[in-house]
Amino acid sequence: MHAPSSAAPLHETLLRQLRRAGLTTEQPPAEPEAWAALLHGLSRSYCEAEQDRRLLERAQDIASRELASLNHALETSRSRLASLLSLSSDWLWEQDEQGRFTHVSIGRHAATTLDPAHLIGKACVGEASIAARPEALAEYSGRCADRLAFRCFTFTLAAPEGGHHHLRISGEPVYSNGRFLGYRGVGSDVTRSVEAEQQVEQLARFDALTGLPNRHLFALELDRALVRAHRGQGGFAVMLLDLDRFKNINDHLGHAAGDELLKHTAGRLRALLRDSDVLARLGGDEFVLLVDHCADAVALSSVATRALEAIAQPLSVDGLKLQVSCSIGIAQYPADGEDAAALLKNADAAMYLAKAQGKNTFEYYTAQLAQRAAEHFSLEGDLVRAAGQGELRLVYQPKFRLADGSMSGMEALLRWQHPQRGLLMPDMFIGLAEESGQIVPIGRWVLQAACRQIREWRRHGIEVPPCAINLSMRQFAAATLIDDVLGTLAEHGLGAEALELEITESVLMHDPDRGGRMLHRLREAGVRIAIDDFGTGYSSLAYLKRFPAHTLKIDRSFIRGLPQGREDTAITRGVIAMAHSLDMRVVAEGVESPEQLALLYHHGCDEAQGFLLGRPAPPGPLPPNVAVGAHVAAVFDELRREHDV
Ligand SMILES: Nc1nc2c(ncn2[C@@H]2O[C@H](COP(=O)(O)O[C@H]3[C@@H](O)[C@H](n4cnc5c(=O)[nH]c(N)nc54)O[C@@H]3COP(=O)(O)O)[C@@H](O)[C@H]2O)c(=O)[nH]1
Repeated sequence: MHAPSSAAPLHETLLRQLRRAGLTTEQPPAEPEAWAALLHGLSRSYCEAEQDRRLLERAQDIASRELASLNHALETSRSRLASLLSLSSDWLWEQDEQGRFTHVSIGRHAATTLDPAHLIGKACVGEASIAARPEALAEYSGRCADRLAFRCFTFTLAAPEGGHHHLRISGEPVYSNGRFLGYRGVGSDVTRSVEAEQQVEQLARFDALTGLPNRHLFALELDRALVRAHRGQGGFAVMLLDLDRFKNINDHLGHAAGDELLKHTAGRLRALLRDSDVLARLGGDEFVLLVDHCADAVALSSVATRALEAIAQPLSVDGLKLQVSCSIGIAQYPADGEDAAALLKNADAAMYLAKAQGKNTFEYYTAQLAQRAAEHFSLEGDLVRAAGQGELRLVYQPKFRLADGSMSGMEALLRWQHPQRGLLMPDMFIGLAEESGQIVPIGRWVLQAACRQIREWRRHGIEVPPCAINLSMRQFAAATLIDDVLGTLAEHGLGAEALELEITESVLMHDPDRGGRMLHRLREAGVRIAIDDFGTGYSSLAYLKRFPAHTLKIDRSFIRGLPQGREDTAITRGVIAMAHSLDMRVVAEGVESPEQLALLYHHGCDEAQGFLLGRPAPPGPLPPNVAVGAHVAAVFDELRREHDV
């Protein structure tokens, strides 16, 4: 009997039963009992096989149901993950055992423009396009080396298209069968919040307008310099710089122009610095410079001089040419203060004195200077009461026609008879009055006093020529100027021709459009106008055409150089020719010598004013020309003799 190959298991079962019964396939059982035993054995085997099969089927059934449930759970979890990721603003990532990103999937709602491909293959350490703060990088590297989880590691990825992404990741190590495979975790693009943080930090430490360190950061730098100096690593100095008359520029040209000027100033000062110096803006128009490793006054003076020169360079703001200056106060460590507060206070005192010295200069702090600074403050306080206490006076200086030596006009000049300090000249207090705003009531007092005096002379039957008064920047800017002038003239029964207003070229040039408009209105009202200190304010013929003045006064700094100074002579001649071409009369200020007068006469100057012809004097019962008559007549006689007039 041969069993078919497909029935091999059955055959095995049959063979096993035959063997148990002591039979073979060649020798089947002869007796019916043997057959019955064989069949019984076979049946039992089949039953057992059937049981096994059923057990197996059940096991398979259970296994496949478990598998299906596991599959279902896996699918649910996978789709939950996918849906969470798609809703998420974060991303998932994986790194290999070298720390290189192998997988980055970004949530649909992640606020990023990051292309995940830019990260793939890159490790956070040792990659040129990835940077992080050294402490953060050290901590991340340390935890990765120890196979520890890490949280919120922030790094910056340079994007190939330019710009940066600030990325923050948290991760934990992944193992399989005890083998380290790398890291896996979540991440997010924190560019916006990092940039906002940086901006806040920038604003907290730097001045938004100029980009310079602010007061807070400067204080930290000053503390560091003090620590270094305490350790014996060299002295340093603090220089406080304040722009002169910045308020006027702001008031008259507007804040945008003021801001522009501050930016220029910052740029110019920055260009002077060494790496070890610190320049900061303390606020307004106040800058401070920490000059490190510099105990030498010669070197400090050179820095201060260069700063003055840099600031004094003309600049163009809004199409206007401006020239500004600054005043500088210097305090040195440790001589002038051993802590930050003392150094800043003393530099401030020195700066205040530089202003009082006429501005555009620098001063070192000394104990005497501190005393003078205090005096300056008290002077400012006294000035408020000066007009009310009857301490102000006017003196009058005559002007003469060169053609015939007759008096053409006079100028009222202010003096302050201070109860303790004696007679003070305008240079001592006009700047203060301008800065504090006191110049407006003081200017009204001058107008009243001059008109009262002209009326007084006229009451005595003396016909006086026009009397000039000086207008400062704030007075010229006052909306009430024309009403004030015309009202005061009317109050004293005077016509507009009785007065002349002297307005400096630089006041007009601060806002040439407004300057031109105001001069037109004043001229229409019949008031005479002189442009004072001409030549110092950078105006050109083009500007001059817009200023309809009657008279141009050549600044005395040019007259001082006559007759030897070739440049001053050329400028004086040019100004005379230019003014005449515009039908203006020319007055030379500050004429002190017959030689100057002769040269002016020779070049066709119309009038002269100066100590040679008459000093400013208090008003007497007679006007100034009568008082100085004999002396002036002699000067002009001499002039005529020399020039065969
Ligand atoms: N806003 C106002 N400003 C005023 C007023 N009064 C004066 N001032 C301004 O002060 C400046 C200085 O005035 P002062 O010290 O009086 O000097 C005047 C003359 O004394 C001086 N001068 C005249 N001749 C000579 C001279 O031959 N040599 C010489 N060294 N100085 C001389 O010049 C000043 C007059 O100049 P100016 O006004 O430019 O004609 C003065 O410049 C005014 O700006 C006031 O009331 N309000």
